[in-house]
Amino acid sequence: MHSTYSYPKFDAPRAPELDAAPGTARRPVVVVGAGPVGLSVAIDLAQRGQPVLLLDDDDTVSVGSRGLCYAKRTLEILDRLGCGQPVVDKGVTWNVGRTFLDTEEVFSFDLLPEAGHERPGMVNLQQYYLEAYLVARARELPALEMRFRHKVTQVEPHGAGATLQVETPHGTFTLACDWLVVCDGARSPVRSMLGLDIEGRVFRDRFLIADVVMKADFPAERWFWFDPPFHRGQSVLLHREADHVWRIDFQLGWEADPDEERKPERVIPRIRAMLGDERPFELEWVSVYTFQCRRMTNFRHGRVLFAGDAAHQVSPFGARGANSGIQDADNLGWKLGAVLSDRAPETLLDSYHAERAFAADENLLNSTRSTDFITPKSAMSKRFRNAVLGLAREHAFARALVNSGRLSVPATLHTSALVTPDRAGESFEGWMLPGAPMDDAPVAVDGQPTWLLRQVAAGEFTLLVFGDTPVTLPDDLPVPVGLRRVQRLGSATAPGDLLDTEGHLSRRYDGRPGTVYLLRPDQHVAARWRAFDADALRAALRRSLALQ
Ligand SMILES: O=C(O)CCc1cccc(O)c1
Repeated sequence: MHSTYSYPKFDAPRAPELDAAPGTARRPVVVVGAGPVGLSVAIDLAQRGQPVLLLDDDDTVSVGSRGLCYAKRTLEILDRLGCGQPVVDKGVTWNVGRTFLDTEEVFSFDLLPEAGHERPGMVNLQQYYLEAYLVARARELPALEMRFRHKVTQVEPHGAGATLQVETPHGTFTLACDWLVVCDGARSPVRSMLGLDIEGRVFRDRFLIADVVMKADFPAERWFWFDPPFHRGQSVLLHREADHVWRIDFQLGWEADPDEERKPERVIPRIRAMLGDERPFELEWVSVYTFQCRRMTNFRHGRVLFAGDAAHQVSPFGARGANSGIQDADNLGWKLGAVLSDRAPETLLDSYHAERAFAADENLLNSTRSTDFITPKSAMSKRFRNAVLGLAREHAFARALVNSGRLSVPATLHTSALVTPDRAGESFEGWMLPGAPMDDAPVAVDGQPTWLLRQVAAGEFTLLVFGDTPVTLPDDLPVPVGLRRVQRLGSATAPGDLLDTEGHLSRRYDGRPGTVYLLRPDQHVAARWRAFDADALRAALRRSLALQ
């Protein structure tokens, strides 16, 4: 098969633990799995100065393009981790999706219908590129040590962490750690070693992924067909990737034979039927998959924490897998960092499970709904689905029911125990309620145009103050808090103030003069008030850190 990508080969030199006295090798944090999620957690912790050891059993990046669509929020997290820009530069930016029934468009959406955001609704990029950019970033961080061809073969958890057996090309060693973060994918060998369950539904359908290389002038949009003439009775999804690679997902049905369907002599005619005989293409990667929608009962088991596909899995439709995994990393990084630096109790990590299981349930619900629409489970569901598709040609109400996958959006953590509800009598317009992931907005700082999220990316709590209202941060806060002031266009600014050049920031946050937002290190709103109150700030911070 043709390949547009040269896979790097990472070195696996002899591990120093092989020559250490038995029982002496110990690390504060070990992360297992150098996929996008493991790399993100490790980078986040290392950016906080926390020493991390990242282990992976392979010596290259993801083989085959696999994960594909990176949502706006994920790009913003990658910005904070220092590698959003190469992803956007190399990837294919898109916002619009179209759904067709047969040959007719029945539904379309725009992921980002408003201006004033740095990042687009979505960027498509082969997973190997994302991993390579994350590895390059990881190498810049002195606190992060990566080890390839290091396979964890045994795990023994205990109150003070876990003890691992690690197999390498040069021998096997024992390693203790205070905290173990498990990001070893959907089949999670570590989860199996610990005998932990993951529960949910297996979907009885099969899909063929064909990544093809071709010169095509289709727009950078998501196109989804129900019952197209070139693949009758099934669905097809088309996405553009980098390097003139196109991802085509063909629904095959449960009866399809995966070994047969993978063969080029089966795949090529399907693609020809879709693209026509005149368009030359080459196959880059072919795979047949089934999927499950399921999650672990608890993402925290003492000092062992699960993230990404190891903890929860959804169907590819909606692109909620990799995105939610990177959002897990975003949630876990600052919390584990706070515990490791003795600024928060270990119980803060219970909120990692609570918040990310809440997000996983939202993803599971959306994923299950779209999967049920794409692959109806009963004659009745199929009749409903076909009726909706039929009505969608003519009626707007039915178009809204067409579900080929609702694309990934981050969860608003409004039920979280860490979040301080609005005060009675204080009302706000808009979506920036406590628990919400922050909306971006253009600003200028010291005369330079920049973005709000870039200004609150230092990995600490920030107090955003609108207008000139005087604020003095108390000396006895439990963690450092950055103070940033927002000024409207035409107001005087001091060095470092955020000038709201287009009014988006004040509007999106309903930032009337005197309004104050407490923002978490993962850029979620922790609390907000119409006027600064030092006691309220202290209490909200303590709540965000599980100190009360
Ligand atoms: O557009 C979608 O709903 C998801 C596209 C996607 C994501 C990951 C794998 C894959 O084959 C398709």
